[in-house]
Amino acid sequence: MDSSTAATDAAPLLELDEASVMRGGRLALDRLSLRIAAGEHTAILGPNGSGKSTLVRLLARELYPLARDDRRAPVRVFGRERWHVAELRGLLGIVSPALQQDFADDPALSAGDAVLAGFFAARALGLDHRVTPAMRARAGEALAHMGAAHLRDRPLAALSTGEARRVLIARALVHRPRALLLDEPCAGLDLATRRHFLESLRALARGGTTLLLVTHHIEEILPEIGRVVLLRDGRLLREGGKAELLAAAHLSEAFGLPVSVQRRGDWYAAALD
Ligand SMILES: Nc1ncnc2c1ncn2[C@@H]1O[C@H](COP(=O)(O)OP(=O)(O)OP(=O)(O)O)[C@@H](O)[C@H]1O
Repeated sequence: MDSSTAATDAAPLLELDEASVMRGGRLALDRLSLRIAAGEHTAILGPNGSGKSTLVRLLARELYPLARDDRRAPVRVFGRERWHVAELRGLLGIVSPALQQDFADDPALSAGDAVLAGFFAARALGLDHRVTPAMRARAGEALAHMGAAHLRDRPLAALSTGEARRVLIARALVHRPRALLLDEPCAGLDLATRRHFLESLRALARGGTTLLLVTHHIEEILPEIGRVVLLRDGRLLREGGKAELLAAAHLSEAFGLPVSVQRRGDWYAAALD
């Protein structure tokens, strides 16, 4: 193991130190400080417009933080201030509705090729991409892991929302990332599909992939997730253990309406009072 790998191993998954992001002339993230340890499955929860997608895009390097006066790095992922998008994929896989949208209009791309193209950080396979048998095997494993092996030869653009999301998670998994950041992973899924999908995510969490789940639905917070971060207006409202944070008072404060919370086994549900 070289010294940079050792440093990465010991570092927290994510450190935000007063990170601010401007969008459309206003602060979409406002001096957000947050530290998530490696291995700590976490849900990032907040109402519409609270800055969740901005945070995802900041980590995907699609948006950049404002420079700080003291020049300290506002964002570190596994201890690194700077990273190439290709390097990041081996540390933190990111699957978002924006990514899914990117794949929606290529009718010729099969699900299997979309997963293989992940090795080259490309959207589709090109003539200069040399796909090895090991890559094919790993892509097959990743698809199987997400219950999507049967979709391999289908056009990605013709899959249902839930099917396409499984394929895109498989694409992120070919890099065996240490963590996976999922932005609204259950959006557009019916009840049964959602439950199956959440069970696949639970298997990933139990297999050692740290999950960061961005959502506005507490029903999607997996039993394996122990920590909750509440955002509001681009700021950190609260963070802490799941049982403490998923209380009516905290959720009512986050969503600005009286909310009641029910616990069913290891799952939670919320309703408006
Ligand atoms: N492209 C944009 N241009 C200008 N402002 C934007 C843009 N995208 C988001 N914003 C603003 O940034 C703030 C945070 O938005 P963001 O999309 O990060 O919230 P969110 O928590 O992901 O919301 P949702 O739950 O609705 O997806 C909001 O005030 C929003 O209006």
